[in-house]
Amino acid sequence: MDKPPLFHNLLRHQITLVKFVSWACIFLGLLLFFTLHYPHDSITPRYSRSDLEYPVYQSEIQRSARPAPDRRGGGLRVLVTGAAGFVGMHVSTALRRRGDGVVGLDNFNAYYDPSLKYARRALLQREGVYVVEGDINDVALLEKLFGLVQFTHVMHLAAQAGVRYAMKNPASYVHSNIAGFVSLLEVCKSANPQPAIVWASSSSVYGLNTKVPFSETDQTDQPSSLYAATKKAGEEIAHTYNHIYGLSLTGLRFFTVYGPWGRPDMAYFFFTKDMLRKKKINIFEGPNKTTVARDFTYIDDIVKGCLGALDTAGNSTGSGGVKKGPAPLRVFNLGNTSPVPVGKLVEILENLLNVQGKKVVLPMPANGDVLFTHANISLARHEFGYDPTTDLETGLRKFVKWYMEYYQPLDRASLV
Ligand SMILES: O=C(O)[C@H]1O[C@H](OP(=O)(O)OP(=O)(O)OC[C@H]2O[C@@H](n3ccc(=O)[nH]c3=O)[C@H](O)[C@@H]2O)[C@H](O)[C@@H](O)[C@@H]1O
Repeated sequence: MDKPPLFHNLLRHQITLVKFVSWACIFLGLLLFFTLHYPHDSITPRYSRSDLEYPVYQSEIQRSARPAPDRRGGGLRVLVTGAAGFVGMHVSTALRRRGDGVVGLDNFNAYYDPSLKYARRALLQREGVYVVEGDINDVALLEKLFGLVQFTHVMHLAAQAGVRYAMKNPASYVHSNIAGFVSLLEVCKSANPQPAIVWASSSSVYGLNTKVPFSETDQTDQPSSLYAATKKAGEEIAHTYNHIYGLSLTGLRFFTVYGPWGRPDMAYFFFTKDMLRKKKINIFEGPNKTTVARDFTYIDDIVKGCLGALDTAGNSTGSGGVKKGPAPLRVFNLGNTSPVPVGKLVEILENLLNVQGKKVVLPMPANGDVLFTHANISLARHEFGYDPTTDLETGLRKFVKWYMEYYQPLDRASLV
């Protein structure tokens, strides 16, 4: 007997429903699989703390930390904090290119345009350097990283930089340069084996000193900004961790570092931007119309200094939080040894950019800036052959070339 049409319809609907449910299950299953294994989309990867839970990222981090097999002497395994920063990106690249293992850490904060930091990270990614997105105050994250990799060295460059901004946001300096440094040292001191640490201090610790050139043996007890005070505090904190836990610690006093991929908050950078846009620029002068000068130091010279400091750091002696013997505690100036007045910096930029700056000369406000810096670099030269070779004009030419390529569409348009 023939089945009634109603039965056929019901059967057809049921089959369709079963098919639909099956496909939906397959789709959801695949979605779940890819979400668990590849938590971010592959076009704009963003690595973060939670990524460290996924085996796929753990092995990427471990791969990034592994020195090249043909690296002479075995190579270092370096954690670079602030890797998406100006100095951090250049140092990470240089380490990786000579065959060392490098893992980066950066919080990508918005002190200046984070898109520049993400662009630096994209560049690092092409070099084979993995950068974790996270903060140095996040002790659990640091412990996780040290659990994944036995770092031989930490290049600690994460910091709240900038002298003048300290008046606007003092807490950020305490948070990054003091609390953050202590969290990092706490994790380093408990690591087994302990890494050697090289970190960024600053020429600003010389503060109101008047004896030039500045030498590491000079007293540094008159900081003129909160920024400088936090860097000076860092040097004292380094002393403590060296003394109690046997950590090898090297502080590098950087002198106004500039160059391609630089920091937009620094004068040479925003002078370039403002001059191209025909905006006014303020040039500070000292009392009685004295010139203000800086020992501007080119990034490639600084990178050589950082690598030299890492290579000669010497081992930490403790393990698992217990000191076993004395360890190196060092401080070096990394400057250029030839101060240049800010007016001259502007003149060089005018020539390179082929524009006349709208210069406004003002008495230096009470903003934490010092009148001059000038490094004596004989200690770094003696210890690891530090020998800066780039004069300001050569370095700025390279910066301007990069700037015009990086910001080309915007600035070419504004020049018309
Ligand atoms: O060497 C250092 O330790 C420091 O170098 C720079 O600090 P600074 O030398 O003040 O660099 P800029 O902010 O680029 O200023 C350079 C010069 O331009 C002057 N300036 C700045 C801004 C401005 O509008 N006009 C002006 O004449 C400043 O007074 C200073 O003499 C960095 O910003 C700090 O992070 C770093 O630690």
